[in-house]
Amino acid sequence: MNISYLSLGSNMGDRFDMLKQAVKLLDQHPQIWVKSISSLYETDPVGYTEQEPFLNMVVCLHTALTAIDLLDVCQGIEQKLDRKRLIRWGPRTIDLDILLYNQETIETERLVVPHPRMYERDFVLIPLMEIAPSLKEEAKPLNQGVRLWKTYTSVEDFIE
Ligand SMILES: Nc1ncnc2c1ncn2[C@@H]1O[C@H](COP(=O)(O)OP(=O)(O)OP(=O)(O)O)[C@@H](O)[C@H]1O
Ligand SMILES: Nc1nc2c(c(=O)[nH]1)N=C(CO)CN2
Repeated sequence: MNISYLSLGSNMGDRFDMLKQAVKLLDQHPQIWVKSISSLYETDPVGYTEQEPFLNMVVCLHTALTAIDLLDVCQGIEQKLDRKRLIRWGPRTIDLDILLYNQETIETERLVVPHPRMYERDFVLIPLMEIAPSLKEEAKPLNQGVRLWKTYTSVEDFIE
């Protein structure tokens, strides 16, 4: 089985519901099992700063899918939840990024793993360290404004 970590973020519409729907859709996929979720964090926008704060989280999943097939599933969920690409790094109902896929390095036109900007983003590193403590050595948080928003005891508790 393959192990992957995804970053999820939302700053448009009902942010909480967007994250919940996205995790539900992942878990309902016949070849994806969401194993653990981080807390939810409210985070200051990084990159393009003239926008509302995000809610961010990280999930760990097991999957029988290849990394590129997992990307297709993530992009399908973005479409289903009405994601529009208007401004680079701009507001979005939902964003799903593949951070890690096993310990593989992938560099194709459509997919780069580990995610090339993950180590520059506290909205990724802080939730990731919560559920993958072994990555602590590599992660150096940068004080970008990440506030704990809500913690769940289990995946089921979150998506009920
Ligand atoms: N690890 C990855 N996870 C998700 N998308 C990726 C990854 N590597 C490359 N991509 C490609 O990046 C493209 C743009 O993705 P997206 O619009 O979500 O970027 P973004 O979230 O605005 O910015 P960033 O890539 O900095 O997070 C996608 O079409 C996808 O093919
Ligand atoms: N706080 C925060 N800032 C961002 C985010 C995000 O999810 N959270 N996503 C971006 C593009 O992936 C750009 N900037």
